[in-house]
Amino acid sequence: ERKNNEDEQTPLQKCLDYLHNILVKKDINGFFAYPVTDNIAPSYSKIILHPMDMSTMKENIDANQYATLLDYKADFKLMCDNCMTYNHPDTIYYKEAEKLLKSGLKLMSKEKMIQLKRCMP
Ligand SMILES: COc1ccc(C(=O)NC2CCC2)cc1-c1cc(C(C)=O)n2cccnc12
Repeated sequence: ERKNNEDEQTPLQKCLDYLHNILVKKDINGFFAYPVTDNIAPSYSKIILHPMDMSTMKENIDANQYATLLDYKADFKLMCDNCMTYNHPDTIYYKEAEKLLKSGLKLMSKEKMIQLKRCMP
């Protein structure tokens, strides 16, 4: 049967989905799963001018908005940095962001990204 082309993922999208699924699992409390709203975080939209969250990153993957692995990594880092800007170091959110960032940067280290690139046609 005719393949519906827009559903087929590019090799890059497949790689990004692989990384994304690992990172989503690390966010056990779901603090990074959806956009932070002003009602759960007072004045959030005034303090954080470029919000980012995992659901938005997934939409970007599916819409093929990331040209490279590094573009995805930049949004991941933005998400963690926003959290460590808005929340004080002694909060659960800041601590989770630190932990998530550390393991995310290991997962998307230079050498790991080179290896991933190798398995992209
Ligand atoms: C999608 O964002 C969230 C979703 C759920 C929760 C949540 O379950 N919070 C409960 C744990 C103590 C209240 C928190 C958040 C949350 C993320 C964040 C971030 C990422 O800064 N945040 C900051 C202040 C207050 N709440 C939050």
